[in-house]
Amino acid sequence: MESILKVSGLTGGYSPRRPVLHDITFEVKAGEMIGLIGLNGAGKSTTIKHLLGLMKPQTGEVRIDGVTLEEETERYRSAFAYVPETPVLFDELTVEEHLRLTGMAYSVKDANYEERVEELLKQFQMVPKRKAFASHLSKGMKQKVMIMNALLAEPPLYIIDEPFLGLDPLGIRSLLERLVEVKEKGAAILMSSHILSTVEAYCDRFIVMHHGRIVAIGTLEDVRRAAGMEMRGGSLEDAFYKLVTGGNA
Ligand SMILES: Nc1ncnc2c1ncn2[C@@H]1O[C@H](COP(=O)(O)OP(=O)(O)OP(=O)(O)O)[C@@H](O)[C@H]1O
Repeated sequence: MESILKVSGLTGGYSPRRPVLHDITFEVKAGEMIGLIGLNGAGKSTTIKHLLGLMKPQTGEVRIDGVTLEEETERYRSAFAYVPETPVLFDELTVEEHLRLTGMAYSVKDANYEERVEELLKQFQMVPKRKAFASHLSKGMKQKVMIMNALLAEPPLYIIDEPFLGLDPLGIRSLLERLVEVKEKGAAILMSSHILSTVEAYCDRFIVMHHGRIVAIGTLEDVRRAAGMEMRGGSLEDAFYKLVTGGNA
């Protein structure tokens, strides 16, 4: 499968003298959902900021759709949609207007635009709120607008940061169902979350970060092996716990 996101030897951080990320290397292929997990401060958001182009690598590089941000800015940016942990919306625009804006930004074809908007509004229980201003939405509803925007764009890569916090159980289920759908159609998904049972159930592979380094990467079996527990089975959470505490916390 084709690699949509490729991070190679990425070292970076907020000050040149004290990098937060150390030699991060991983890829996300088309049709693959990868879970990015780690304790508070492990470096997940800093990694994501590098992917978004908000931070520049000190060494190493990030390629999306085969190009770096410097090589082809437009292509790089339009190849992904980002769903942040905290929704960022325009207070004075309605739900529908946000979707229309995304439709224009990502050149969603007019013929299927209306149909897809209707479907998304239904899937995320937002039909009654279609004309509501963003400032009048609940936190979870704002999160749903961000998610609908990303899904409407249908990019090759989804970068999703801790999406479950504000969502109700129906919203979580709708999101996971849609992610499985887009993945099956060939999208690549990188999702950071602390909800390890959901990450385990839905992701194909996992990246475990600790103190700015990748300490395990691969399937559940690979992560278990890295934690030294391959013979005994165990959940992602068991392996994670061993990896980040040595089993001693
Ligand atoms: N704006 C900043 N300036 C300086 N240091 C920062 C900044 N943001 C984060 N850091 C530091 O970078 C390290 C990694 O933080 P990061 O936000 O990437 O962690 P995280 O894995 O996303 O954690 P969480 O699960 O809490 O969101 C931490 O040591 C943190 O203190």
